[in-house]
Amino acid sequence: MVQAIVTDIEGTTSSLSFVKEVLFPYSARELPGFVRAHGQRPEVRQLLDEARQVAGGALDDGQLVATLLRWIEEDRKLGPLKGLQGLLWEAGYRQGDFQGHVYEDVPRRLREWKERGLRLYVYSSGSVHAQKLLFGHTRFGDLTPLFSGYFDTGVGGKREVASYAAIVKELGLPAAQVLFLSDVREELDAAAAAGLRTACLLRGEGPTVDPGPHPEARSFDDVHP
Ligand SMILES: CSCCC(=O)C(=O)COP(=O)(O)O
Ligand SMILES: [Mg+2]
Repeated sequence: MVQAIVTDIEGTTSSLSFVKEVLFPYSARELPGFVRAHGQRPEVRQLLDEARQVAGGALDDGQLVATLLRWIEEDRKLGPLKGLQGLLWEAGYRQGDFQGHVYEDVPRRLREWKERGLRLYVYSSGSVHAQKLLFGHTRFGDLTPLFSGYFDTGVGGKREVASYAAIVKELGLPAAQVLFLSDVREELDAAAAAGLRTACLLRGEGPTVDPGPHPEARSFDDVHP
């Protein structure tokens, strides 16, 4: 019945602590130097201009960097910030400063599901570039060949019903044939409201989540598509 699985990253395939204690601090540390060194590159300039617009003012680069650092601290899921973080993390992955964390059940089950003919997708607030970097640099090797596609906030926010409707439209499948995996109740509620099947990952890290009506899974081993 399920033809495709769409998975969240942080708290679902990967630990909260990897994102909050490795990726976010790395991006905060590297951002000022990166803007000084690469701020004139067209794709960087464009993201900085978009961030300036979101900030709503004519900020100079120093003020803008301070705003971006505050957004990182506040874990704001803003497109231009996520785009810049993807570019910052690229150097970290390539230099081997860190690897993308995935729980051990993740590659095992993703491979099994793909072999069974299921199509696999990612939907994260992190940019598509950042998603590919994370799955491309894990201790289990490059997992990107397992995925048929990636979605970020370009399709809409993860707590908005319309985002899941847009994803299933893009997949060309009835919503009821798509399973969404996440650790965040509001994301699962939005996906269910759009007609997707859901499962709530309870990895035992971070605050306790009330899964509400969504089937619970302690790992991908508990997910039975
Ligand atoms: C793509 S890895 C970095 C994840 C990230 O930046 C983030 O904000 C986590 O968002 P998610 O939607 O995966 O919870
Ligand atoms: Mg999550």
